[in-house]
Amino acid sequence: MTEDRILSWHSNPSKPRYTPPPGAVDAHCHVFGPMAQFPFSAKAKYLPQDAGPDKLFALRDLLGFERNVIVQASCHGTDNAATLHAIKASDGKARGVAVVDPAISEEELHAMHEGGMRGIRFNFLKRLVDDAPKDKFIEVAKRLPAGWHVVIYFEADILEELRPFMDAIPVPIVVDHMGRPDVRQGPDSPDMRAFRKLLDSRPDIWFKATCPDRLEEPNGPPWDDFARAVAPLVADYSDKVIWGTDWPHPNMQDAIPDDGAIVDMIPRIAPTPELQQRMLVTNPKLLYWPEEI
Ligand SMILES: O=C(O)c1cc(C(=O)O)oc(=O)c1
Repeated sequence: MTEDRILSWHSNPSKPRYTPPPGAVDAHCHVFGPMAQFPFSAKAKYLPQDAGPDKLFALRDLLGFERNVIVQASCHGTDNAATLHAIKASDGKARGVAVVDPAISEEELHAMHEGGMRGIRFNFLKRLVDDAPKDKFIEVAKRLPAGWHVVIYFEADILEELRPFMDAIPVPIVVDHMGRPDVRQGPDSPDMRAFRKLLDSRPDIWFKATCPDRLEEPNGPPWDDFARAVAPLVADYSDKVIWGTDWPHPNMQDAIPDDGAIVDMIPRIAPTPELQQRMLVTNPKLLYWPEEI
């Protein structure tokens, strides 16, 4: 019954004014289902309508991107079949980030590598997952295939508490949505200062300059607070930033963003061609297609 299932994405996104450079990667997006083929987890905190690879790739083309990094969405739990299916359907134009049971075997991890996964995601948002066992996360982070990294999703108020955990992760870390700073407090807020301290603490922490819609919810464009808070971070950490649409915008059903407007944020946070090239091409390649560097 699709009427009970959430619709969180724009049915007719605009074509952006900004044109991404050749090779641009949308490095944070998801797929939902299709449910008939890939049922949602019994523990899912939201039940979305189908947003499969056909829709994702049509959007990629409309927005002017060449590749996707598909991050396993929480509604699919630790069954990565929908994400692997989408990667396979992309013809080499997508790679992914999995969510795994920490007891996963080496063979399963290896099969995921073959299927295009290059990292695993640890989600600390209580509204999305029931538990986040730090000890087990560290244990599996030590057993990842060569070249993999860990993606972490947390909110700014637990950053300090997570610092020892992050210090113990033996592979590169990618932080989803900058750890959700309060962008309304500007570029020099306590949240932003704490996040910069984290980035300064080791040379292998990356971040996604993503989600103006989420971080300013329920505002629509022009998302001026986001642009003002995030542009200095991108400028100062240009070798550590990647970018993505966050399509199909899980849980954004009350403030559905126009993906064209999301792409038009890019030149506001990365105003020069050099910054855009790093954020959209060079940096995501280093993480997801390093063999091409
Ligand atoms: O803030 C969110 O609701 C959210 C959810 C998910 C997910 O359900 O995986 O992923 C995201 O990147 C963001």
